[in-house]
Amino acid sequence: MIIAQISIFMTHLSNYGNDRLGLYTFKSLVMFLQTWTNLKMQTLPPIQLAQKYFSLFPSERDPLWQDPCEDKRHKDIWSKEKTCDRFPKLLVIGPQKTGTTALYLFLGMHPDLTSNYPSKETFEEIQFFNGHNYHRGIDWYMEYFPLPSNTSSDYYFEKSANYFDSEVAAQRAAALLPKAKIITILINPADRAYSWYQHQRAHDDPVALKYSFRDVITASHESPVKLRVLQNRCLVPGWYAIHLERWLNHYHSSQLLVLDGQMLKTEPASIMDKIQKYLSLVNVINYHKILAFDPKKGFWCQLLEGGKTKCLGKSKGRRYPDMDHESQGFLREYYRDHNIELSKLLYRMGQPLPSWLREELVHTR
Ligand SMILES: Nc1ncnc2c1ncn2[C@@H]1O[C@H](COP(=O)(O)OS(=O)(=O)O)[C@@H](OP(=O)(O)O)[C@H]1O
Repeated sequence: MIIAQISIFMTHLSNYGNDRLGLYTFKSLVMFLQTWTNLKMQTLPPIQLAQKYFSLFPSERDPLWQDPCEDKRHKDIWSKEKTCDRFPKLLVIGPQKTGTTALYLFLGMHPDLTSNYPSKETFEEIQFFNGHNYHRGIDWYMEYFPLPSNTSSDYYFEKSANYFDSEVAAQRAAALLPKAKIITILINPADRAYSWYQHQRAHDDPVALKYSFRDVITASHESPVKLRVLQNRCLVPGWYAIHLERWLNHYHSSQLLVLDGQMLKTEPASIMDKIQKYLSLVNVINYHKILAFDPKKGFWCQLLEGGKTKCLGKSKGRRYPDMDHESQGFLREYYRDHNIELSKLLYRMGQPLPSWLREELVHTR
């Protein structure tokens, strides 16, 4: 009787580097099987073996990087230079267009916090957990953070604005960084969608240039596929409760801080106070003294010596016409249930409702 057609034995040879007993045991096991069973043992060169393996077990193609410091045995076989202190303890997950770059800048001004090095492709964002970079492994990720030293602060953080609505980021982040704190910023999802559409136009997205905002948000099943794809990318990140639930499936609610993006625009210093408290930072910085409102930019900026300000670039805080009334009405209706769900969720989490959400809820009555 054939019980299993194929069994694959794999050894992590590198783990047995100085362990002759490991090799001896494995060799003896093979000899035992060859002598006492009629199993046909075969092998292939590593790449072909991997291809065979993944064709048999396609679900295992995707790795899930675990926290290497969770298990002492893993930690012990890690090289001395590698330490889990080189991973971030704080993730700013987005969503896009909610003020994540401003928050990233403000956090970086704090002496206890250290951001990642910039990426050549994606600038200040590493975008590790959401896409193809994940397959580059944890050493690749770690290289984005300085080697911790006793003199520097070791509270590393990164922000990648599309972690928020990614199907996979929450699970992956929780596997590697189970103790991390997570910050999300929420603005009215209608404004977020409009800002995102303007962002796409500014980046010469041909579909966004071809169709008006109203065309995008009201596209139907009969609309061209590329328009519907753009519509999804524009509207789906605004289903806040659904995305937040995904993060809550992997992190305890005390690990998640939801910030009011409207307040980040108007009173960033009080938002920064809230964050400093939440992270229990040793040094408490008065952001009222290091941020200043720049009337020309229309936003809060970093205050430099001599009273000058350093603001974010042109692509943050763009100027564009207000959203038309029909689109406003359409989106209010579109996001109504999502916003109601969000208010219930925030209540459950014990977090205050952002001002824009309270206003939206008044309209649902
Ligand atoms: N201090 C300050 N300076 C400039 N911009 C600010 C600031 N605070 C919040 N905002 C709002 O941030 C919006 C851009 O959001 P993000 O940085 O998250 O965008 S991105 O996803 O990284 O592209 C950007 O959206 P737009 O106004 O549509 O350009 C701003 O409204």
